[in-house]
Amino acid sequence: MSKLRPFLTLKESCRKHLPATQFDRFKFENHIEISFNMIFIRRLAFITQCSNRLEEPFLENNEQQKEQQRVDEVISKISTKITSTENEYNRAHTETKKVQQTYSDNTSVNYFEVDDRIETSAELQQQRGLVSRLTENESILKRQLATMKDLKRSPYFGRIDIRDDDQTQDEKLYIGIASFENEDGEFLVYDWRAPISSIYYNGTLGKVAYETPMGEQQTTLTKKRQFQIVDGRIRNMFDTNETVGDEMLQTALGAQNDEYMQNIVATIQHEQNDIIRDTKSQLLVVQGVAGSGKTSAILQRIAFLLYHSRDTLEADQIILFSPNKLFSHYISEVLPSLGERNMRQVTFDEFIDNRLKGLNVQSLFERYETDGSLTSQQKAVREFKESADFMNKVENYCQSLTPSEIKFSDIIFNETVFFSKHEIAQIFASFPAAMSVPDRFLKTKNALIKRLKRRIITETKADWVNEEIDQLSEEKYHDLLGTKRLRDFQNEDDERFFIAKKIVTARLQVVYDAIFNNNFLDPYVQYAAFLKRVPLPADVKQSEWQHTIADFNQNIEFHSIKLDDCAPLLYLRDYICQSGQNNTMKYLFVDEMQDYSVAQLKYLKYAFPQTKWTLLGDSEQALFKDVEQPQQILHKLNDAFHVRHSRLISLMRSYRSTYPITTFAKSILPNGDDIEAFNRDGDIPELIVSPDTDDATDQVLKIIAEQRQKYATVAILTKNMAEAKLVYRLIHSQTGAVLLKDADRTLPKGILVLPIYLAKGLEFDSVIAWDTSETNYPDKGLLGTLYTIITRAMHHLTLISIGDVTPLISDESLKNSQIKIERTLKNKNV
Ligand SMILES: Nc1ncnc2c1ncn2[C@@H]1O[C@H](COP(=O)(O)OP(=O)(O)OP(=O)(O)O)[C@@H](O)[C@H]1O
Repeated sequence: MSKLRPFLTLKESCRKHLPATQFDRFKFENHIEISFNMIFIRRLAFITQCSNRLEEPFLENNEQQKEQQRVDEVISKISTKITSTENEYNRAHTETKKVQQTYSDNTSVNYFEVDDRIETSAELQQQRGLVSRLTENESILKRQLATMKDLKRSPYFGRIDIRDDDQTQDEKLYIGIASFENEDGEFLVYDWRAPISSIYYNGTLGKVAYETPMGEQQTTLTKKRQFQIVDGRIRNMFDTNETVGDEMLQTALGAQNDEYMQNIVATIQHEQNDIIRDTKSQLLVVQGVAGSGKTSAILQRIAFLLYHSRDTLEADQIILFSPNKLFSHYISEVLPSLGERNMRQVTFDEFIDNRLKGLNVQSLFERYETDGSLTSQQKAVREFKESADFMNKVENYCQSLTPSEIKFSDIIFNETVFFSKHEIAQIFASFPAAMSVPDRFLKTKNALIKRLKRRIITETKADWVNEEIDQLSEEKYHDLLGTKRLRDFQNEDDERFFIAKKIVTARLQVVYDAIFNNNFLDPYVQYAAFLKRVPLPADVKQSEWQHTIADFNQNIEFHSIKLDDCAPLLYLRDYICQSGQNNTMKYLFVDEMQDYSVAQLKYLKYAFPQTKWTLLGDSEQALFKDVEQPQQILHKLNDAFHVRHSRLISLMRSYRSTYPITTFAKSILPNGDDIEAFNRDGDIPELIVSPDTDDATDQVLKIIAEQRQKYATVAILTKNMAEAKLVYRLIHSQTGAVLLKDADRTLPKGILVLPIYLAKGLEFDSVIAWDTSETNYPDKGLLGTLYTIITRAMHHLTLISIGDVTPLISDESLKNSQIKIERTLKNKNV
């Protein structure tokens, strides 16, 4: 029996809190009447009668039948809604096409008369607006249709029965990837992000609390049931007291690797839920072991934030720094599968390239390729340049600059000096010394623009301008008049002056751009001057530092720059010029934070001053550097960022790999015991020790042949690109393997060869780690690299060692049968 209440009480409404959808807002803002009855609009409650706990098996079957009946009913309602939405979509599509057609007919007309043109352009603008509104309408409908179709296949994955203190009966709520109401406004499915749904992820049976916009609410959780519904049929269902039972996880994790990452809303774990629903922290640091669901958690977090702040947050106000382009592709389907648009995504390299146009910026990957051969002095220099202290020194330097120390550049026009650096320095010096350097710089910029405007006025009288006006075609003349009408001018001189100003302004646009873009400061010379002056830490020798400066100058001459100079140089430039800040971004996410220096993060903090931060990473997966403890990282970041609310969440349970693979991966880490392996069965990893490359190649070919019988993807992971190229050459003709490179954006299935830095954040059914020998992995500087390779494997792992195996794999793990040794030729460790 179910009872329908016409309106939600205040308490219920805040518990269910379903904010207006984009579509509701869209309709409201655009006053468009759309006939069909959208889901999510009304605020009606769905109350069903209590359910009993079932203990007898036959009753369970009976219960499953009842649940299946409900699933059938819900699906039938979803089908009806899909049909009406499809009709609506088709109507919207036809209308958009009609308006687009009229729009393009209009734009093809060529008007010469000024008045006609003005009207046409106003009309066109109106039509353009209409087209964009209709297109938006259409795309929202399309997204909703896609979500409804997903719901039709699997309408929900959870059910909670709750009873508030003032109630005598339980209320059953079903939870799915999106809300769904019937035509009477009953909620048949609750969105997994609704406040009440948090109970499903967090609560154990009994008294539970949940956050709502009106503060914490309490209720009693009397039942938690999980469903696996595939194509409308309940495949599995069971009651549980856990967060989400292991059986569901087993099924989810046992599946084969897909080209795209999947959403995990049906099986989110308690600690992942904390990350997803945190709305208070200014700085949220997630330190999670490999495969613990960091990336998954942040993608669901983004979906949650978009829902939670639907009225104030758009997907393009969220930016995610991702480790490589393949990763961007890999995660690109998660948000759309939850009915949300993707956030902006960028790799750090792309971000820097964009800000240092014209320079060839060393990529992180190029740096990995040379990292193996750094001397201890070079490492000390790098550490210094990448520290928060170095960035603070940049700031202090900028603040202390006197007019004569600022490296101004001439502004050149037509190969002659338009504003000399001497003139610019004089302007700068004319402002009071008590002002900050950035303020004086800004004033200088404004003064230059004023001078330019004066020069434009003077130049209007020049002969070349008069000649140009005389030669103007009628059409060009009208173009220059723009929206002005002839009657707007008092006389002919007035009109001529207007046109002349337009001509001169266009000619001198390059000068304006140079001023606007702060090109009258030479940031490279300024940075080199800073390098000369900066006090050095004790472990950096003067001689090495001089060498670094010379190296920087020489690189600049060849239009290139090393990665560790980018953040401080950009900071110096942008700090002096008060530029480079994006105030529209509200959330910033950094995946694989261990690959970023504090200096780089500090620059990002400067570049996105209004954002809340979520940083996630695994200090154990640091490539080519020593591991740092999570607390150490948080401490460093807190010092560098000065934020009020910071939080560290550690994820210690690893989900990606089978139990034997995670157990082996743990064994190579000093603190590996802290990692908890998810209990999923699988093969013991294999170690094959080969005497030489030929034999290793044969072994790889053999494993590929075996593994391809079972899995769609086998990845051979190497330490660097040189090795990847070698392996590719060795096996390509027999296997058709694909070599992946920096620029690749899609991840094919089949046999893949790639260096580990391109595989960051990714996972593969079966992994072959190439040459894990003592020669190739001699010491702990490469521990993170090896660990990252091993933990990319979901179901099967093979290590090939050419000669003695690396000391990073301890004798103990070899003896404890955590790894199966195939051949032991020449291996003294075994
Ligand atoms: N709660 C969950 N339910 C189902 N699958 C999960 C869950 N958490 C993680 N996974 C799965 O575990 C695998 C690893 O997750 P993810 O890539 O998010 O981990 P990560 O911590 O970012 O890994 P890494 O740092 O090693 O790249 C993925 O296949 C993901 O779908």
